[in-house]
Amino acid sequence: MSTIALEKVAIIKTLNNIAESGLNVFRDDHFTIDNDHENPDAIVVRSFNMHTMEFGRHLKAIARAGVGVNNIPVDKCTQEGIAVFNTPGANANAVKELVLTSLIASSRNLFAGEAWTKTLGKEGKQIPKLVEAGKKQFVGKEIKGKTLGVIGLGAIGALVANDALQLDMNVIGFDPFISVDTAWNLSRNVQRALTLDQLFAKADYITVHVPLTDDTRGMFNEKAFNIMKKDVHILNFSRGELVNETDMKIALENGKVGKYITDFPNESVLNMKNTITFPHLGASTKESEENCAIMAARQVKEFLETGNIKNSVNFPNVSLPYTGKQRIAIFHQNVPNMVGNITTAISSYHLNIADMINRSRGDYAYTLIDIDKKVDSDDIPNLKEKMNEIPGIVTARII
Ligand SMILES: NC(=O)c1ccc[n+]([C@@H]2O[C@H](COP(=O)([O-])OP(=O)(O)OC[C@H]3O[C@@H](n4cnc5c(N)ncnc54)[C@H](O)[C@@H]3O)[C@@H](O)[C@H]2O)c1
Ligand SMILES: O=C(O)CC[C@@H](O)C(=O)O
Repeated sequence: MSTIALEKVAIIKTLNNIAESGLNVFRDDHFTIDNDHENPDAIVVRSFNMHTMEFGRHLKAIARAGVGVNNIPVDKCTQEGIAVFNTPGANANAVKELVLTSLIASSRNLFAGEAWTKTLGKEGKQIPKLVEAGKKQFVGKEIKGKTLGVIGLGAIGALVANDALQLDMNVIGFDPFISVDTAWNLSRNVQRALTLDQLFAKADYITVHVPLTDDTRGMFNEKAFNIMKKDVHILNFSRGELVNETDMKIALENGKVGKYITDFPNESVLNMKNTITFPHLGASTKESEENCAIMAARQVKEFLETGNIKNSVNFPNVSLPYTGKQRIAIFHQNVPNMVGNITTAISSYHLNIADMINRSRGDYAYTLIDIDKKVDSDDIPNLKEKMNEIPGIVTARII
């Protein structure tokens, strides 16, 4: 069981470069940023791989300043009662702009053309003549009238789909789990693919915007390439592991895939023909880094100070106005009679419950209980112990 009282200073550790405006959220008397601390209360991270990390016993929250949480062992965090947050939509515009830029630039062979012109530097007065003679190598294709397949119509995919329509493309989208909010924001001119294969069969360009999960890993594979049109361009600004690299190499060699544009280069990808690679730049704008850092920091701050939860990927969203008296925040298994056992423990200290909320998410649930007065400080350790004895409680904090 871990506990933080508001009067204690909470330690925040960062594992990547987090925008200063986000760190400023923690610059008050309740928080200290200490990146060397071994036992922080919360960690703010971007892409750092946390899978082999040992977590300190005070760790209560991890906030991903970004969207993909595949660098965080989410299941382990849940079992240990650590809330994991991300920042949905905060970097979507940055990624959308890079996707559309890359879509046009690759279709017009801009990257290859630019690299080639740079090789002419020593040709002196011949350069204009060489340019005119050489440009035929870089004749491209216009995207107008072509079909863009968008896999995953979440924050990024929906923006890309809507804007591609404005560029006079036909757009076909596939997302069996589309959220109601996104569906409202999506243009009705985006055609709906009922299966991934339908999208693969129709698209001249494919862009993928899904999380990396066991279901999506390797979704671009030999079977998928066999269905696609010849010379299709594939844009992957989501995660490298969505692509089976052995199959992609063959598809690029035989021209089935005309170009593979990705934000996730590695040794294998860099040695394939017709790839265009970027150093994971999708979210690398000042605006996006600030949006993500501020959102992540605010969510962690709110959670540590009040127990309220917004945008967690493993805890349920919960919000109860904080009165500042005494609050008990309990993360527990989602089994019968938990709330009864918790309230019995509380009433054995003659404490009166002023308000409470309980929300579940899968096998776990989260309960916030407000007491109508400050708990006597002598009673707090005993109350904590009593909570600890209740089977099924993972963590309880008295705030
Ligand atoms: N290159 C970068 O810097 C960068 C930046 C942000 C996000 N990303 C990556 O992009 C991904 C998408 O980001 P987002 O903000 O749009 O996330 P999001 O959660 O808003 O959208 C993801 C969408 O994928 C859909 N989806 C899930 N599984 C699917 C499947 N099997 N088939 C089709 N659709 C499926 C979901 O229903 C959801 O609508 C992230 O998970 C992350 O990996 C990369
Ligand atoms: O932090 C970054 O630069 C990348 C973030 C991105 O991959 C994400 O999933 O949000």
